[in-house]
Amino acid sequence: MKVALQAATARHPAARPGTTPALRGLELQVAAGEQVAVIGPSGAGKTTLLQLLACALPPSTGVLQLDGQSPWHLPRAELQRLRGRLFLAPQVPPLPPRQRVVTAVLAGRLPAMGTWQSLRSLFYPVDIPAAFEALDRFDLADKLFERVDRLSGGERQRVGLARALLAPATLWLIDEPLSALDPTRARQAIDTLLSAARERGATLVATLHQVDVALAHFPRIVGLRDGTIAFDLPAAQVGRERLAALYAQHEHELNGPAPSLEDVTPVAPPPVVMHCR
Ligand SMILES: Nc1ncnc2c1ncn2[C@@H]1O[C@H](COP(=O)(O)OP(=O)(O)OP(=O)(O)O)[C@@H](O)[C@H]1O
Repeated sequence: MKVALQAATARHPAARPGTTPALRGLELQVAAGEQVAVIGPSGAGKTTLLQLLACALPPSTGVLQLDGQSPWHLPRAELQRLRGRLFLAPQVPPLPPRQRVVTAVLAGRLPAMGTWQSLRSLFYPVDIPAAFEALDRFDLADKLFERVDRLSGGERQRVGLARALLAPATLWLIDEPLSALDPTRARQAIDTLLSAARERGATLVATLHQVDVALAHFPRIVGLRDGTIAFDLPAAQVGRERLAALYAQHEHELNGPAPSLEDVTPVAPPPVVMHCR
């Protein structure tokens, strides 16, 4: 899917009146099948940009076009159909805790199903081999029948990503896919996402806090700061100076990834010592 933003501004409905919009005057063109990483300090507007592209938030001014259509001018039924071709993976995937992993992964297919078929699939997983294959690519095949609430944070995040492989989408919008993964899993997950998107010809826009991963894996990097595009360049042209300017006053975000949540064994609280007198 082709993406275009022209002079797009976006403001969250709950934003305080008088505050600066989360995104301002954005100009962005992404060709069908392209792979783009969006980087920038916390609060830059990365998640808002994905929400805008996912038609979850309308532009307050300016234009969004997906495959040449303005989604917000389409009749409701057509907008719904278009949304079925978009896959938005939030940073924390909304997985029902008591659901089996197989069902959670197959839910990626729901936009392609009718109401009856979707309801049925919640009780009788219809394509277990496809779920197995998607999970296997994220090294999670052994969790196929596990309950979601028995997974670690990193495993849940990878289940959320495995959904993309089953989604009938041509635009993948992935928000900080690596935030809960250790460095090895992070590289594996990003490789899987990039190659799966390429196999399907899907356009991929991912936000990333790990600048080194973005530069090493994505051909094109968009730097976002204070709701505007600071640069939009091939990865090879993003040098230290640009990164330093992008992350000025946020150097800690540039210099090291957040601590990993992957496979962290919860530390038992210290025993409560009661002193009786
Ligand atoms: N639901 C909301 N209601 C009001 N304002 C919001 C909402 N979500 C985000 N914002 C504001 O929009 C701006 C951009 O936020 P956004 O979440 O897009 O940034 P981000 O670059 O994804 O940050 P992070 O890296 O910390 O996730 C921030 O100023 C934020 O406070």
